[in-house]
Amino acid sequence: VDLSVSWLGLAMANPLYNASGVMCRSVAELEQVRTSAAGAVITKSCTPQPRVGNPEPRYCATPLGSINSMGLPNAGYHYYRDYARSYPYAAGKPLFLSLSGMTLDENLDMLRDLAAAELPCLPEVNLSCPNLPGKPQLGYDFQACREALTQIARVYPGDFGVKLPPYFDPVHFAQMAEVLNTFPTLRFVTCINSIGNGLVIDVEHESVVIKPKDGLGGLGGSYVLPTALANVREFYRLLPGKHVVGCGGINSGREAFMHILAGATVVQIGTCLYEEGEGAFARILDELRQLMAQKGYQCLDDFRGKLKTL
Ligand SMILES: O=C(O)c1[nH]c(=O)[nH]c(=O)c1I
Repeated sequence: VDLSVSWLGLAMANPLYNASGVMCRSVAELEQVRTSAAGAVITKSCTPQPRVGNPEPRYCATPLGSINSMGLPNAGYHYYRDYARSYPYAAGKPLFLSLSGMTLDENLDMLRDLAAAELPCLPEVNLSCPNLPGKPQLGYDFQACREALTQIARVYPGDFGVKLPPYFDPVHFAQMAEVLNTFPTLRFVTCINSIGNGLVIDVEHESVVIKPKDGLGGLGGSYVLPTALANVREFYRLLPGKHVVGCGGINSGREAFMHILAGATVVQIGTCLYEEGEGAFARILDELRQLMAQKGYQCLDDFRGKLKTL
């Protein structure tokens, strides 16, 4: 069974890597992913300056997934750019740099610098952080996205991608796709970011479980799988020639298979990686291989995007 993926001029041994935000804030964590069975690496979304993020507790796992309101804690853009400068690209695992400026100008400043650095890493521009008090998710404002992407494509000549929030309405899928299809160098969309502003309650303590925003946070894990799959499949249909990166609810080879069947080129692991550690990559890859062998598939292209309808 062949799990290799070639896309955007990249060759990956397998379709699995971390979701931005998990096991990727420090060089030590990034190296844990890079030296694991993962096929690629992505950094924590960054801002020009380092950020401490929201007060703790700001993450909590539950039997069905996770809730987080980290608040964009990161070591600052230059820390990740320097990692990208020394990154061993020849070893064959691509590096993606996640950028999440607090303003469009912050994103443009980071992208201008990244363009000038002429590094092989690819930017994933985060349009969907749900945990910055007082800041709406850009991905839900279609006109603002159009304006931002127009300037981003102007300052960054290379291929780039965006991290999208989940959408829940066919009209919104269509409206966002119309914006995204305007930009030929926008080559991939990562669906989905966490489902924003959920509330997890601890019955014993009659309390919320995270401190920021009186307990509101982004949901991940099994909670979000059907929504993630819907976003992958809809954007796979609506963005001809672009790639969809699947993210949300992947705990085993079965969910990885679902995301790829729905159209994902590659897939990211968030909550499961946070909870299990980097061993999750090898386990999930083995499960995916076994599932493919049982079904008689030799490679990912044998089933990618071939979800049947009734
Ligand atoms: O709170 C965070 O740091 C965070 N948390 C998320 O669930 N998604 C994001 O894009 C971000 I930037």
